[in-house]
Amino acid sequence: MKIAILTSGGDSAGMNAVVRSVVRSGILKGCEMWVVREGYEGLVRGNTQAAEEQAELVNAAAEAEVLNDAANAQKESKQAQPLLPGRKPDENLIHNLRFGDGDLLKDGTSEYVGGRTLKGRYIVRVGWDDVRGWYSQGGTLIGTARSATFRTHEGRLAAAHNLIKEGIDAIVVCGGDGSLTGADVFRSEWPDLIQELHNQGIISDAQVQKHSHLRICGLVGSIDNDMSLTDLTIGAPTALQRICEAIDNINSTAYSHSRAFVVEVMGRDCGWLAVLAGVAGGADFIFIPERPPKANPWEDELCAEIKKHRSIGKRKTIVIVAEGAHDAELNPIRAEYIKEVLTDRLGLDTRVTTLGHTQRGGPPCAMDRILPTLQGVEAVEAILEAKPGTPSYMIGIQENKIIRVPLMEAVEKTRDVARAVKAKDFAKALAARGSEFVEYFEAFSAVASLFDESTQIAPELRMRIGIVHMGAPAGGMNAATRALARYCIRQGHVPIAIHNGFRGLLDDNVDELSWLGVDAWSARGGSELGTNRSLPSIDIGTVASQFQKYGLDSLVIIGGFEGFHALLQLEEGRKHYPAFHIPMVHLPATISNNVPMTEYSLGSDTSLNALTGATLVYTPEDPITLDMLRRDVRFLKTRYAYDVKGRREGRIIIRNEASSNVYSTSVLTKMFQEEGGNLFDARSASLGHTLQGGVPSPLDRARAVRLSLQCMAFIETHHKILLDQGQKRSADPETAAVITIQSSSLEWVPVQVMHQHADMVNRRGKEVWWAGVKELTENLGAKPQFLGIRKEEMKSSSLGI
Ligand SMILES: Nc1ncnc2c1ncn2[C@@H]1O[C@H](COP(=O)(O)OP(=O)(O)OP(=O)(O)O)[C@@H](O)[C@H]1O
Ligand SMILES: O=P(O)(O)OC[C@H]1O[C@](O)(CO)[C@@H](O)[C@@H]1O
Ligand SMILES: [Mg+2]
Repeated sequence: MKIAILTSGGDSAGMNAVVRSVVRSGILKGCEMWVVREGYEGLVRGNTQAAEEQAELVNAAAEAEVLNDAANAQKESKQAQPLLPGRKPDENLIHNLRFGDGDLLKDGTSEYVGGRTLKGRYIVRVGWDDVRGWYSQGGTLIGTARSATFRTHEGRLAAAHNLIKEGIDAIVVCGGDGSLTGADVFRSEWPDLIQELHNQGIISDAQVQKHSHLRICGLVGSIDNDMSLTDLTIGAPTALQRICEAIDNINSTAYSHSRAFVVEVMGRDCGWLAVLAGVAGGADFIFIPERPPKANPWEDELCAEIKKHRSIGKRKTIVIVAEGAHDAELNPIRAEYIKEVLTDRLGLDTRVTTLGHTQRGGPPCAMDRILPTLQGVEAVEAILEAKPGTPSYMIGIQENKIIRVPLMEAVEKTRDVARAVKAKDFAKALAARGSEFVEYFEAFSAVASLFDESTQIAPELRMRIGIVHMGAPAGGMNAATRALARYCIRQGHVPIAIHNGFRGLLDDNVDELSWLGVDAWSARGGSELGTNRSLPSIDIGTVASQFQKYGLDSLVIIGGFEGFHALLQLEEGRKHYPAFHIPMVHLPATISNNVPMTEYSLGSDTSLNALTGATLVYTPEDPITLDMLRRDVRFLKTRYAYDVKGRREGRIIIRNEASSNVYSTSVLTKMFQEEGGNLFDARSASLGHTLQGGVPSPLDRARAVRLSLQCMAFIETHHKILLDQGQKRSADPETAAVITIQSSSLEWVPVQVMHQHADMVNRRGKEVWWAGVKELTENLGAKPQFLGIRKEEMKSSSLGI
């Protein structure tokens, strides 16, 4: 099958990772892969020369060159042994290794007039190495456009003709809501388009027959995160990262001068970036298109909130406005006007910062490399499985699960938002964005707006809530604590900080958190409360009496495996100590992401930003063996031998610190140096504790807030149930639980249940959910294919892959 991929609409970080993943997984499935330059515009323009013939010629030359280079490299290698003992690399892969145009796209020389060029060719065949290293590049190397012509019937007719001319059977479209709407229109019109081309005598009977059904799949690439039925669009996390970096910077200058800043962020019709930036960056007020302020005039609501913040001593004010924000009458709300309001009515020294296109450019963050990689694989599978009767799919993500949803349904649901906004039905518009969006929007209010009598719950329901950090620091711990403290104060609870873990509790290192005191915590790395690995078992009796002394009605533990272990000990301690008969929760936070049963812990996103993209990965779950190393050396030699002669290619090998006691990083480095001979050299770098510190990523900060509020809801519910039991209360095991993300949902797991799934010796879960991701990484690095390992052998444990 011939599959083409295009990127369309505004560019977004991660689009190149999509192209790489789709191209490579297509090749692995035996497909011929093509890219369309300049989005739909390229489809409309097509090729002015017979690309198929040209591609075949180029391919034959490239293949000969590849084999020649490999043979030369083998000769030059100081190793006497043959490069490919026993097995040969996959023939399909060698055939599809490179067509040479990848460099033109990567170097920006596609339209070069003095040499090899892609001028006049918009639909281009590509191979494995043509997309090498693309996942870390910003923007889209194959180009994108907003094509007015494709909106016309004539444009789409030309696009259909060009696809048929090149013999393309399927297209993958990566773009935003507009692009996928276009894809849906194209899909629905396809039978009429080919009929029309046939009636005009432009295509033959055979072509009508062969192309009667267009296979199409959508991937959502847009910084706006405005597509329904997916939690995230590719590029939105990176844009959020840019915004939060800017807000973190603005915060310090605003604080210094006691100023107000109005920050305008992108989002033509969608407030996701503004909401998440508000949650993760710690803003005071936000304006979004889906839900304008309720007050009329809205200026009163803004001023009342900011005035409250200033009245308790807040020195800085951050207001975030989405570019598409408007009031309840749909009149635009502009940053400059907000500045005037803050200046004139509150006397604040106010500045405006418009972030503009800095939000859209630059290299993708870890999530925008991982998500497109996984989704690209899924898109190719969806294309290969498509039948005339099945719907065209859009690939999305729900929590941690890559999902397929009917493209038509996603487009329709997205239109619902626009329709609801137009009808000024803002409750409906907000709801139509999906439950996660609503949750974040509500989380913003819960954490940003200052308490007053009206927000507080009945006195008898109010609690003293202990918050403790456990284990190593992880990004998001402080953001979680800030959210917990602020929510508590808003409800009338008292947030009690336990400093330096359970040891600190024994030492009376305990105090109350204040609303303003935690203001700057979101962006701080490490642990503001202080943390260590001491478990309650150091002195469980005294821990219980300290619970009583400080009148704790509930406890939130934020930490990694130790956090879970501590909660387990406290739950077991309930047999002896009434003080532990309170709701107790664990919010996983660890860069190792080793808490059983959850696919996500706070901090893992932050640390992945320091660490993505590898050719080989060694983990403790699949410990290093000599056979494994022999195979990997063979793979690297073969892979380097097939590189373009004289070109330098770096490859990254990641080794987990616990993947072997014997084959250390230094042993591995020396071994690769020795074995690399003339083909490659090796060096090592140990990231160590840099992964634990640093500024927490916006996704970790935002999730910290969301999960903290879920913890509070859990605690409030169970506290009420326990209160109703009166004096002789006895907490069920379910009231000591861990909040987890499992596939597509948030799940509370009682700590005793989690214990059954835990490997207490190796400090991890018995099952690892990401085993498939490791295999996929190695596949997209072509390890098995270069080793000549067949698909059915890959699962075999004897091969250890
Ligand atoms: N209704 C439609 N019919 C045909 N083509 C469309 C339609 N809507 C959009 N397109 C095509 O998709 C292109 C991109 O759409 P748009 O400019 O809305 O960006 P987008 O895909 O939503 O991305 P982003 O909003 O992230 O920039 C348009 O220029 C047009 O070529
Ligand atoms: O770069 P352009 O074409 O001016 O488009 C800007 C628009 O694109 C987006 O970045 C993505 O849709 C919007 O947020 C913004 O309104
Ligand atoms: Mg859009």
